[in-house]
Amino acid sequence: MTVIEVENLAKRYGETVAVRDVSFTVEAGEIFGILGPNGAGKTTTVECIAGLRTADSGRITVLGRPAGDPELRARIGVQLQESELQDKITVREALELYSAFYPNPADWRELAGDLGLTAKLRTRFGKLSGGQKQRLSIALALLGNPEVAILDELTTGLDPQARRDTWDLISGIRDRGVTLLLVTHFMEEAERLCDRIVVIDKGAVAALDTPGGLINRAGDEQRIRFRPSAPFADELLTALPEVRELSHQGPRIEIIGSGNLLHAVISVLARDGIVAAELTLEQATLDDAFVHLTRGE
Ligand SMILES: Nc1ncnc2c1ncn2[C@@H]1O[C@H](COP(=O)(O)OP(=O)(O)OP(=O)(O)O)[C@@H](O)[C@H]1O
Repeated sequence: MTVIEVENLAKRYGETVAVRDVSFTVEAGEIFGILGPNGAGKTTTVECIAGLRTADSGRITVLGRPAGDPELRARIGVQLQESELQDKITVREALELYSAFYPNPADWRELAGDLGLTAKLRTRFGKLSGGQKQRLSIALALLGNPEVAILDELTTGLDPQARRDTWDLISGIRDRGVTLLLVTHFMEEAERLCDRIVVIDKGAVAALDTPGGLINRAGDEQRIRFRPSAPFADELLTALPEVRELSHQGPRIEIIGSGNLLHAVISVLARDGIVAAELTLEQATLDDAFVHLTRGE
C-alpha cells in the first residue's frame, strides 16, 4: 500500500527555487530516506508532506488524503529540525502537554521508558544533553501513535553511541508498523536504516534506489592492497580480466579492478604458494555514490 505519494512537487521562496520537481512514493512499513547536499530542498519537501507548507504546484497525498488535510494531523508524527522547546519546561510537562493535542495519545510513561527518558522526567529541557533533547523530540513525534513519522536530521549532533542507540530505536518504531520518512546527511545511517533512498539535488530527484542499488551506480571499482610473502611476476595478476592496474608501493602491491577481484587474485597467488599478508579491500560506499550523483553541474 502506498502511504506517501509526491508528484511533481515544486516550491519557491520568493526568487529562490527550493524544490523544482520532486516525485516519489513511500510504501507502508518502509523506512524511506531523503538524502542530499545542504540546501537541496529536503526540509522543504518534508514540510510540504507534513502539511506545514503549501506546495506551489504538484500533488502530495498521505494515507490517501491531500497533504495538509486536518484529518492527517493526528496520523502523522513530525520531528523537525530545530524543534526547540522552552528551556524551563520539564520532560514530563512536555510529554503531558503534547499528549493533550491528540485524540488517542500513546502512554507517555511507556514512551519515555522506551526512549530512556524515565530518569529525566523532572529535568528541564534546557538542562538535557543533545542526545536527550533529540530523544525527547522523537518521543513527542510519536506521542500521537502516528501511522507515519517524519524525522528530519534525527541524529545530527549526537555522539556515535547515541547515534547507534537512535538507530535501534528507529528499527523498533518500524517494527510497530510505523512508516518512516527520514531526512539525513549521514551515509552510514541511510545505508543501515533505509529500505530505499531518494537523492535530491538542486530541488530535483537525482536518484531513487535501495542503498545497494545506489552504491552500484558509483561503479564496481575495487582496490586491494597487500604484502606478498614472496616475489612474483606482475603478469601473473595483470593477465587476469578482473585486474585493471597493478602498482608497487615499497613492499606492498596495490591492485585496482572489478568483478570478483579478490577471489581471482587470491586464487592465482595461492597456486604459487604466495600468501597475501596485511590485506585490505576497498569498495565503493554510499559516500562515493552520493558524490558521484551530486557532483558539480
Ligand atoms: N523560509 C525560507 N525562506 C527563504 N528561503 C528558504 C526558506 N527555507 C529554505 N529556503 C531556501 O530553500 C532552499 C532549500 O532549503 P531546504 O531547507 O529545503 O534544503 P535542505 O536540503 O533541507 O538543506 P539542509 O540540508 O541544509 O537542511 C535553500 O536555498 C534555502 O536557503
